[in-house]
This record gives sequence, C-alpha cells and structure tokens, in this order.
Amino acid sequence: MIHSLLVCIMELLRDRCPTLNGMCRNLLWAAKAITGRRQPLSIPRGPSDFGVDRKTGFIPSRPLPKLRGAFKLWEDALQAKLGRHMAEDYRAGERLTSSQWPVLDAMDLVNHVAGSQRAHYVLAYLIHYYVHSMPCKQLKKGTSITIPPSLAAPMMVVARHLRMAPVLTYADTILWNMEQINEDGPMTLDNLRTETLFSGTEDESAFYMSQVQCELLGAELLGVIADVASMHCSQAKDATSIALLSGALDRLTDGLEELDQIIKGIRPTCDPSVFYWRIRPWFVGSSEDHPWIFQGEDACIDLLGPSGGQSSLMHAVDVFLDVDHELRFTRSPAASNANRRADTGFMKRMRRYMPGPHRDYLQYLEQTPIRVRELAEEVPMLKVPYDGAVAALKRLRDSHMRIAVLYVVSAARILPTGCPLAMMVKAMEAKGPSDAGHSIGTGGSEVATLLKAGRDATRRAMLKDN
Ligand code: HEM
Repeated sequence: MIHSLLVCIMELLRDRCPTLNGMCRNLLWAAKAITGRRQPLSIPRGPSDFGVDRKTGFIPSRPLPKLRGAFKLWEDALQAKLGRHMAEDYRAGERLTSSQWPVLDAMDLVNHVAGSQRAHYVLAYLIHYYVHSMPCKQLKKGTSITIPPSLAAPMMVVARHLRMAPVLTYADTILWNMEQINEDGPMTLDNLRTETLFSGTEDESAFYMSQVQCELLGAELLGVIADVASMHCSQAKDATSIALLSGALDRLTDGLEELDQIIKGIRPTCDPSVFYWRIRPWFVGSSEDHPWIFQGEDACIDLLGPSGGQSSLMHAVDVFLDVDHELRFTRSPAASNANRRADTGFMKRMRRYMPGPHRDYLQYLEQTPIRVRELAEEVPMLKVPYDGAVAALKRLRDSHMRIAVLYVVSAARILPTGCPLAMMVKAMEAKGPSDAGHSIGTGGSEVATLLKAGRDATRRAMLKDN
C-alpha cells in the first residue's frame, strides 16, 4: 500500500517537475520493482554505464594504458614486430616466435576493463600478424591454422570477459588503436594518431583515422539519442517534447550529413589499391579455406575480420530510426529480389564482435519507451524531421557504397606488381579478379548486394512512402 502510494507520488512528481525527471525515474523503477506493479527489465541506466562517453562516444575517454609486468612481453612484440616497422618485418619473412612464449594467465587482467581491452587489442594484432605472415608453403587450401596457446589461451580469457569475438575487431582497429600526440591534451582528432599499423602506410592510418573521426563526431549523435531515450512516454506528445524531438531529429540529420562528408573525403588520403592489396589482407579472419584453431580451446565461430558493420554508432542510429535490416516488417517500396537474397542477418551477426557493454547499450536503446518512428507516424509535426534524418542516413549509405565498391570491387580487378604480401595476395591471385557485386568483404559478405540491401532498408523506413 505504502509502496504503491510512493509510486503514484513519484509518477506525479516526475511528470510535473522535469528537473526531477532523472532522479524520479530511477526511484520509480526501484519502487515498482518492490511493489511488483510492473516488472522492470533492469534499473534504468545512462550511456556511461555501458562504456559510452559523452565526449568520445564508444571510444574510451583516454587511450588504453599499456600492459605492464609479465604482459609487457606482448606489448614489446607489438612494438617490435608490428607498429610502424611491420611491413619491413614482413618482407624479411620474420615470424613471431610466440610458440616459445610462456602461457600467461590473463585472469590477472580481467578485474580492470581497460586492461582487458588493451590485452584484446594487443593479442588480436599479434594473432593476425602470426597468421598472415605464415610461409606460403604451409598454406595449401583447406589447411587449418593453429594459434599457439601463448596467444590463444589469454585471448580466450579476455574475449570471454569482454563478451566479444577472439579476433581483430572494429573495436581493436578503430576504438582502441590510438595514442595522444600530446598526452596532456584533449581527445580530439588533431591530438590523436593511430598506434598500430600492419602496412606502415599513411593510407592505413588515414583509413583508421577517418573512422575515428566518425566515432568522435558520433558522440554528439549519441548524446541526442540518449536525451530522447531518457524521455518518458507520457511526455512524448506534449508541445515541448515534440519541439525537442523535432530539434533532436534535425541535429541527427546535420550529424549524418557531416559523417557523409567524412566518408566522401577518404579518397585523397587512402589509395584504393593500397587499401585492397596491402591493408585489407591482414584483416582476414578464419575462413573455410584456412580455418583457425585456438590450440587447447573449443571451436570458435566468431572469427571474421573487422568491419564497419561492427560500429555500434551506426547500429545506434539504425535502432533510433528503426531501420529494419532483417526485413521483419512490411514496408514500402517492397524489398527487391536482390534485397531478399542479401545477407539480411549481417548487421545482427556483427553485434557479436562488439564489446559486450556496447551491445547491451543497443539492446537498452531498443527497449526505451519512445519509438521515434511510431511517434512520427502519429504526430504530423515529426514526419518531416524524421524523414529528413532517414534521408540523410540513406545518402550516407549511398556514399559509403560508392567508396566500398571503389576500394573493394574495383580495386580487386587490378593486381599490383611486386607486392610484398605473401599468403593473402597469393590466395587472392589464385582466385582471380572478382566479379562486380560478388566481392567478398572482410565481414564475409557479397559487398555490393549487402550494402545496397542496407541502403534500401534505410529508404524503406521513410514515412512518406508508407
Ligand atoms: C575506405 C573506407 C571504407 C571502405 C573501403 C569500407 C568498406 C566496407 C565494406 C566492404 C563493407 C561490407 C561489409 C564487410 O565486408 O565488412 C562495409 C560495411 C560497413 N561499413 Fe564500411 N568502409 C569504409 C569506411 C567506413 C566508414 C568511415 C564507416 C563509418 C563508421 C563505415 C561503416 C560501415 C558500416 C556501418 C557497414 C555495414 C553495412 C551498412 O551499414 O551499410 N565504413 N564497409
């Protein structure tokens, strides 16, 4: 009885007094949990509980500190074999001697999130280096590649702890692969640089940094999304909230247009041929031709390479605008045959490569009471700003598709001469130039079909056709 009264008072306070909104919301959930009036999914939380920073978004608020003590062994290897010297090592045919290394107990790292993340990052780069610098003769089609226990065992421990795949991911290459130029300076683009490069080229750094730029800009978009997520349903249709939502959608549109400009700006700084032949081969994960085995561990399924499809930022925008990649809803214009043939589960699968808390954040956003698309269907004033944001996301996917076709499909047709890469180039040469529309991306997809399907799914979210 007292608890129910408490719930009523707090509902009243929350609706009447916006400044107490956050506090009341938390107390309400707790009170409802006690009274059983409504089963809460979890205590409501904010972005920071999921490792999302107000200023840097999914990028940590500071670069991950280097590992110390016994784990410095991995750091030193990364520094010596990879870093900016890796391309030369590769030419010299040097191999990581990790099979002679001790098997370190990574349980000592898991109490510290940044330590686990750093270990995942260092080990993932070392594992990809180990695999892709293997002498060609050992790599006949169908041969499996065994990752030695010194790399496999600690990687499995940290990957399980972080609830992400034990392989190089978007988090490793983009979110965690940076250092500050001036350590006392801010986490802004002009004070950051890439830490680890496979090819040692400026092109690779530019490829990573363009995505870092997207993620940093994305922090602002995540702020807009978080503000809407914290609104209460009963407020959603009052005049103030509609004006706020409309403003939020306009800000999202502007941000997506800026992301579009960043993607369009990649071309002068990253050469498509360098990307395709000298950078991308290092990203390849386990494949049917060369399945990876983590010595001493059960079989792993999540072992594809890094992909922009693993960017939690892009997923958050999709969730917010209710883009239906899986063709669950009947929307207009109807999905084409090519759309239906595409890998409609790709985006969902890519979530397994994200750090667990980032994936949880997406789930949290999916469960927030305000569904912007449904609201915009009901409230005429929201239709135009909602469609504007969807149109901006569609334009971004159009630009991205053009870039991906240029960098993957077209670049695959021109074989470079004298390229130093051993295993992957040989394997690619044996396969021959790709057919447009059938190039397989690092995420294992048919690139053009997949990206068109994503663009069309975005287009179908627009209300003016539905
Ligand atoms: C040279 C630059 C880029 C190239 C060559 C490129 C290439 C690709 C390719 C081939 C795919 C297909 C899936 C796969 O195989 O992994 C893909 C997917 C994706 N990429 Fe990129 N990408 C680039 C830049 C970016 C940037 C800057 C972002 C922004 C964060 C991004 C975000 C995405 C997303 C979200 C997907 C999933 C499909 C979709 O949402 O449409 N990419 N990219």
